[in-house]
Amino acid sequence: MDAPRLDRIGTLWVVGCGNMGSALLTRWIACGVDPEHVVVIDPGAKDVPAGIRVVATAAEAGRAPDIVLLAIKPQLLAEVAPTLTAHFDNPLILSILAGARLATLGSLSLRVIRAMPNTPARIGEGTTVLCGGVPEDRGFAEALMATAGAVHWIDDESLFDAVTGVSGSGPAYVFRFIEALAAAATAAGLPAETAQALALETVTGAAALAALRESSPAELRKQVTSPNGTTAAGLAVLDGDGSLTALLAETVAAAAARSAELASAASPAIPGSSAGPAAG
Ligand SMILES: NC(=O)C1=CN([C@@H]2O[C@H](COP(=O)(O)OP(=O)(O)OC[C@H]3O[C@@H](n4cnc5c(N)ncnc54)[C@H](O)[C@@H]3O)[C@@H](O)[C@H]2O)C=CC1
Ligand SMILES: O=C(O)[C@@H]1CCC=N1
Repeated sequence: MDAPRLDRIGTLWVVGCGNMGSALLTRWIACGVDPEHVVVIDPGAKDVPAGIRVVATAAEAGRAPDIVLLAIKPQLLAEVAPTLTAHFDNPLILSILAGARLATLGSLSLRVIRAMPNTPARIGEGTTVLCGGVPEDRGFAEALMATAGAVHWIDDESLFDAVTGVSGSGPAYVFRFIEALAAAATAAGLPAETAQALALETVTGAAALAALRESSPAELRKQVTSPNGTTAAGLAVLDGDGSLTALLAETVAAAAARSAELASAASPAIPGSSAGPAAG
């Protein structure tokens, strides 16, 4: 089967064009989606690619959408959903809302795919997990998200909270690590500019090396770590009492728990939604 063509997307509504919505839209335009086929619905849109019509409400959008990217905050879903459905004729909904479940989103359309992307999508270096949808829609959703980087499907939606805590939120953990490494470098006496450059270049260089997948991260770590050398001394602190592993496990668990809470907050409010409160 031929790969779905993004220039044949039909009418695309982007509902919420903030950090993540605009990252995806920027990528889609760069990869062949015609700006004339897109309407952004966002009363506060700031970062919209050139040539795209922006309106504040669905009532002003015109032609019914074939595809809808849902990229508002999950807490707004109950308020915004009824303003959208009045104009829908069973479009494909691609929802990136943390927590909002397929059962909840099913009241918007019979065709819903849940996605969890991350912000490196803007440069095509993201990773997205997809779930749900009917077979006829999956190829197109995958083609769209593949413009933003790697794509993975999961069958078990209950894993979405964990996915959100790992790859959805994950870029922030890495940025925080860069900040903390730069602060440590400054504390060790380096000028601020040098500290920031070394921290950033160390993370990007190490990630690029790992991304080649020629050696495992563990093997690459061993290649840096001379017996009884400097790295071993540093790692003994990071790994003392399993502290890094425990810290990250706690970090991901907290983010996943918040995703489950957001599911509970979003689910009862859409008329017709059958989703119950989040488990766990
Ligand atoms: N930021 C991230 O890294 C990721 C975010 N997400 C999800 O993406 C969604 C959006 O997150 P962000 O882009 O970070 O938030 P954001 O706050 O940057 O963007 C939300 C946008 O919604 C707009 N908006 C507010 N009221 C609206 C309305 N009534 N109708 C239409 N648009 C309205 C705002 O003006 C804003 O531009 C959330 O559901 C989040 O869970 C998912 C993966 C990663
Ligand atoms: O912080 C959040 O809730 C969103 C979901 C994943 C990344 N950002």
